[in-house]
Amino acid sequence: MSAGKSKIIYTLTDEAPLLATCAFLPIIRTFTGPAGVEIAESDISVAARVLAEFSDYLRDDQKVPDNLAELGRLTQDPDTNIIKLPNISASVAQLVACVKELQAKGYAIPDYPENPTTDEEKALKTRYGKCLGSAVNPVLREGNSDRRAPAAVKNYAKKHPHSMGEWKPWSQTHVAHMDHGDFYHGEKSLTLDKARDVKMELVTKSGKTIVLKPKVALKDGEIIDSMFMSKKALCDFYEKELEDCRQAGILFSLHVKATMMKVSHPIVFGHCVKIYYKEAFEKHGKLFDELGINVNNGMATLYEKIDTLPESKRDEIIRDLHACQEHRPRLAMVDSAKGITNFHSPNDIIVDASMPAMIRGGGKMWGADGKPYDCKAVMPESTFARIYQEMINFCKWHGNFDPKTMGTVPNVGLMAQKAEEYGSHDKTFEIAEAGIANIVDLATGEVLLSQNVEEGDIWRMCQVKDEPIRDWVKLAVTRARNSGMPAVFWLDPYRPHEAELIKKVEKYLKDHDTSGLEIHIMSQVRAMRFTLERVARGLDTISVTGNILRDYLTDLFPIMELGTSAKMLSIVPLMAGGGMYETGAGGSAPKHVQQLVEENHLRWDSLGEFLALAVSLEELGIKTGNAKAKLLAKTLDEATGKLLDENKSPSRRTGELDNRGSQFYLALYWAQALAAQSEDKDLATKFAPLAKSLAENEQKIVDELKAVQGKPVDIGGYYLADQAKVTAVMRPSATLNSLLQAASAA
Ligand SMILES: NC(=O)C1=CN([C@@H]2O[C@H](COP(=O)(O)OP(=O)(O)OC[C@H]3O[C@@H](n4cnc5c(N)ncnc54)[C@H](OP(=O)(O)O)[C@@H]3O)[C@@H](O)[C@H]2O)C=CC1
Ligand SMILES: O=C(O)CCC(=O)C(=O)O
Ligand SMILES: [Mg+2]
Repeated sequence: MSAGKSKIIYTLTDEAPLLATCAFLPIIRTFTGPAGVEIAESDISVAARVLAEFSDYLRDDQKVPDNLAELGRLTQDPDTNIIKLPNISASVAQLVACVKELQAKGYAIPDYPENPTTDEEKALKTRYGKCLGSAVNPVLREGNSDRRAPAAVKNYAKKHPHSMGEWKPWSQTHVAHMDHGDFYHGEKSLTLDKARDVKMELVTKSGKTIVLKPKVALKDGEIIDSMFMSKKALCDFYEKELEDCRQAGILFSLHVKATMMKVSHPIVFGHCVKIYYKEAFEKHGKLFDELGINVNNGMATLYEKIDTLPESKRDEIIRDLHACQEHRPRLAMVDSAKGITNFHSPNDIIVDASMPAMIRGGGKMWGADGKPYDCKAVMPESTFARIYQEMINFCKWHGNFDPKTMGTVPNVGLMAQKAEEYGSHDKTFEIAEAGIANIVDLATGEVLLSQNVEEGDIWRMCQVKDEPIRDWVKLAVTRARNSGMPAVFWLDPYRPHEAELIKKVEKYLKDHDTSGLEIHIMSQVRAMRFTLERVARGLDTISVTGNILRDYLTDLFPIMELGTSAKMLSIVPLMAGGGMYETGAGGSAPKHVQQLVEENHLRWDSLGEFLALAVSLEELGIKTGNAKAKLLAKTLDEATGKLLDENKSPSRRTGELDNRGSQFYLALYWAQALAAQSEDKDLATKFAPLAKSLAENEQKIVDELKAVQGKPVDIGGYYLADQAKVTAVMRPSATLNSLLQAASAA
């Protein structure tokens, strides 16, 4: 594939967004065709990525191109225009399930070797590792992030406020984080004085030198950090918090981001599970090892593997696990009906979405009895956990936020070129033996940063390049100027990494005209309080943050303001000049697929996709001088505004308008907006018949879309669904299909 001036590359991903896209693409093409805009599909689903990685195992007719690598290259082309939908960042369990499904479909790919022993198995595991966790976004995000709620969306939320749980001052809900021994406390950071190649090595107490990462090429001006989490401090922390939680009688919940932090957070998660079930792990630890159980992947794997044991042994283990629960706090549930706890899988509770959902619900999570309870939300790393406690403090004092009146908090996030922690997984290590962990200049042998580490500690190096920082500061100033809002850099001078960033921010701000702008630099907790004081007064404030807070805040504020982050406009101006338009700020909503398969109702909201498509078309129109594309963008925005006004978003309830119905209304309003405009007679004439026929058949189409609901459907797979079956399910209205086809053919 190549970038083309009049081409939009549309990603095909997984789960709910993929289903929605199957219905939406024929609509898009009906509209973009007459403007000469090509829509090219690029499949970057987990299944496609696995097949591309294991091409050498496949028959020629089964081989697929490595689309992700290709898109990665295209991010460097100024003509590139990509619409990127949310995709699965796979856990080990998801990857294994995907491999099994592909094998069952006749793809002779190898098994995922969970516990590799031979060199061959180790090599396979490394290859599969490329498809694990957040493997897509860091490749495509070659620009910084601009996420905001467009005015129409914000106004809709004010007019139609979603429900909010009530916060009481006496709520026991709180955040627990470490106060020593975590990544924050021992961090060291420096700005490179020149380009250098470095290695990461461990000099053990027994005198061995183990090279963990042979070479990292660093650029001049780059900021690097060395930080570690002490296993001992982490385990002591869990013991203390578990006991505190038991005494308080509230639910225990653990919130990690095992997708993005795919090396460190599964380990952090695993320690918690092992401490909760300490006695059982002490008693059966050897057997668990023999069975290849790794609870870093969740208790689900343990239950699966002990199933192979004789019944008496299995029952003994289960009894011992239950005995541990007797003197531990109750766990927050992911699905109380199915008995799935917070420890089932590290990816079931993903902090960016899970903490806002809890705060929006008045500080409650679900207990095993299906009732809501106060909870202790455990996020071991104190660096960012503190923002949530600050918001909770505010809610306890102020009461819950009011979506009718609250201000908005857009975000400008430092993200480009794998910035900060989110780019560190290839430089993150679990320490095998106590010693000194050094970052060493390869040419001179000079030790740039060093840390004393113990066995089991997690040590990592993070990087952020200078050019992305300059671009981020520029984007922040531009957004502040265009919006008239104050902009706050959430930077903590007590944290070495952020102290280095502050120096650069202060310097690069001078490159811009900031007269009349209100720009602050505040530590996270102060920035949160400052922002919330304004939010409560209906005032808007841009948060300008690093990569992790970009992720956290772009779910947190939208979920309070709009009820979901799916309605966010999410733009990534690529540094090479192209554009990537993400659809919403949330994920791929696995629960929505479950509802579709069981009841043929898809509650997924494609609003983020409508917003992204409009900016993508607008940008293409500006760059290529294509007035028709610009008009498509303008009329699409009008249609989206009308969709909100007319309340035609998908409902959660089966039998009511769902994603497919909402897309129909978008097509109707878009055709009407094009027919009504007078800027381009050609397009008006072209779309008038469609506007008329869709309007005339509105009831018939809505009835056809409703009639199919309420019964299970078969989409022929999960990771690699059957295209024909998905199309049949997602396009069930013969009337709508034929009208779109007639319009495309005209
Ligand atoms: N940009 C990306 O590629 C991202 C990918 N992910 C991946 O997505 C998967 C799921 O992650 P998870 O943490 O559960 O977060 P999700 O954002 O997928 O889901 C959380 C909840 O948010 C609501 N939601 C999100 N998007 C929509 C939408 N468009 N329409 C309606 N409701 C929506 C749903 O609520 P309800 O169930 O109440 O309807 C959903 O269950 C993981 O594999 C994760 O790695 C996560 C974040 C970003
Ligand atoms: O890539 C991922 O796994 C998640 C991305 C994400 O949550 C975000 O960017 O908001
Ligand atoms: Mg996120």
